[in-house]
Amino acid sequence: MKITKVRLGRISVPLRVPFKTALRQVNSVEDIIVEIHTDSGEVGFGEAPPTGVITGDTTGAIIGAFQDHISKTLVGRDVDDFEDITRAVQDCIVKNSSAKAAADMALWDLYGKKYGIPVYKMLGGARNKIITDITISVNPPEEMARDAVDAIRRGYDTLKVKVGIDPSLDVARLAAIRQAVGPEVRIRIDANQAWSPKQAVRLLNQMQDKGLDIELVEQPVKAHDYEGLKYVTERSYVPVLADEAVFSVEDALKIVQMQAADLINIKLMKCGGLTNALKIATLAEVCGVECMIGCMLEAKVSVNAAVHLACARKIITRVDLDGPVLCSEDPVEGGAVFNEKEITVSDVPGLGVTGIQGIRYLDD
Ligand SMILES: C[C@H](N)C(=O)N[C@@H](CCC(=O)O)C(=O)O
Ligand SMILES: [Mg+2]
Repeated sequence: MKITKVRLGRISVPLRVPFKTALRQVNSVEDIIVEIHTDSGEVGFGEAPPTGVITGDTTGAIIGAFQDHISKTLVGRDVDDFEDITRAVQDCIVKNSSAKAAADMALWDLYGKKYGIPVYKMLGGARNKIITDITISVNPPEEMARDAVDAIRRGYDTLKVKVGIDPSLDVARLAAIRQAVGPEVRIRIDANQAWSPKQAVRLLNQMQDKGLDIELVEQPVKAHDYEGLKYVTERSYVPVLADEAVFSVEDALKIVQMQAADLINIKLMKCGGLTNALKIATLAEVCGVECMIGCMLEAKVSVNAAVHLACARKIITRVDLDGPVLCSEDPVEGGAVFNEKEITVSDVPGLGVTGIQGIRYLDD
């Protein structure tokens, strides 16, 4: 199965409501779609979101990474040289983790198709269903409480609550949500780097003292501040999950060695795809560190690839794959079935995506 062509396109998918974090506000998913074509007629699908505030990847940079580096590296290669070509994708350009993730997942898709195996079975095959949380955007406390109640009505039992815009409101935000949804709902929070280490400890321990029962806090401090993250982990009653602090396998190793966080959030867009995500999951498993699998604001092509990893490995104990359910429509045919919180992986060979509606191809 030889690679003949790499085709790029764009999709736009409106969100149900604006997505707001301490880092950005967006109203739609605006992603790059990647198709890797082969001489057997099989096509591998990938997707890359331009999450500049987290990965540094912009739409233009993703397109440029393919046009100037990744596509040239792939065309003419045989999918059976799988280890070499997945390595070549990582080595042909530094950084650009979202473009690499899109290429890497499309290669896994083709490899699974070639051998007739769904990717989650190739990676471990632990289960075929997972349960995702849903994100509550950061807003005034009353609005967040209303959004939380709506999410519970939709059937979600775990909320990922964004905080960090005007941190003086953060305890009130969580108090309003807890009061509105009751004691049974699991609440995790994500500060997206907004707090200082001391502020984080103070706010988290206030939440603890008020009995708000927070499951975990995601990335309380700046991504680069490993000492600060460790400071919070050592002093907060709420477990700490490293998100923006962990892009690579090396980052994960450092976090584990420093005991800077209790948990690690794996995202394909930070680490460059399934190949490296699997390495992080294995490292975490060896060290006994549970993982979350997360996503950026992405449509179902790339989130579907993350579903395969989540279904493959039990060390992934928490799932934040709500990109598709935050969207008001789903242009993706095939792949995982999202029934609100319950996600069922596809048993079709490869990743299971069969087509995407509304692609605006760059070469048309
Ligand atoms: C969408 C997901 N629930 C999420 O919150 N992901 C990121 C932020 C992604 C983005 O800004 O696109 C996270 O920080 O966990
Ligand atoms: Mg996060």
